[in-house]
Amino acid sequence: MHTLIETNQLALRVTELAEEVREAYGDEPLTVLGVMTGSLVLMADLIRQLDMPLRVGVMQARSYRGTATTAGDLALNLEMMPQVAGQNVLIVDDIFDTGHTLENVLAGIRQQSPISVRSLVLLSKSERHEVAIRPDFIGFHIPNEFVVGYGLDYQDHYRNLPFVAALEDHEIASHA
Ligand SMILES: O=P(O)(O)OC[C@H]1O[C@H](OP(=O)(O)OP(=O)(O)O)[C@H](O)[C@@H]1O
Ligand code: HPA
Repeated sequence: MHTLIETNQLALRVTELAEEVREAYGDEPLTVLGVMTGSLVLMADLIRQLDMPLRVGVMQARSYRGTATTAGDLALNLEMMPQVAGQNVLIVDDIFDTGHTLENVLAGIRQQSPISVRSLVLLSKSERHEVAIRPDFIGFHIPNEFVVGYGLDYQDHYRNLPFVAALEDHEIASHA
């Protein structure tokens, strides 16, 4: 594995993202919804830097069950989520890769009649996008490598790394 984004770069960029969110919403109340599980670390760092009236919730979206880079069926679970009708909603996820997860999440949230929905991701892999939508806030644009750390996993490992690293091909193959 090789480090792609150091811990201090992550901290600096998350602070900038929080500033961008504050500029977008001002003092308006906001509901931040983290897409579990990958957004866990980003959510913890981001929400502590937001000072508008804030509600925090989570939902689950899972794909990639079989292999590292092939999207499987996407399962959306909105049961843990607070009511978002009449709220400004910010969806937070760790990575926008093909974009199918965020596209599905946005569609699911829009059905709940929020006032507005925006999205924020830490990472975006532009070479892999397969959808027309783009997140409103993006932390880093990264190359087409499989990344782990700061919430991102490979088969549920590595989420605890405090930096973002790319796995080597042989590391992916050895786990498969
Ligand atoms: O843009 P896409 O190609 O759809 O990929 C991005 C999604 O894939 C990962 O979730 P995963 O399904 O691995 O679940 P996890 O958050 O529990 O790791 C990641 O956390 C994003 O939600
Ligand atoms: O590069 C990635 N790493 C971890 N999870 C992911 N889900 C989509 N892309 C990735």
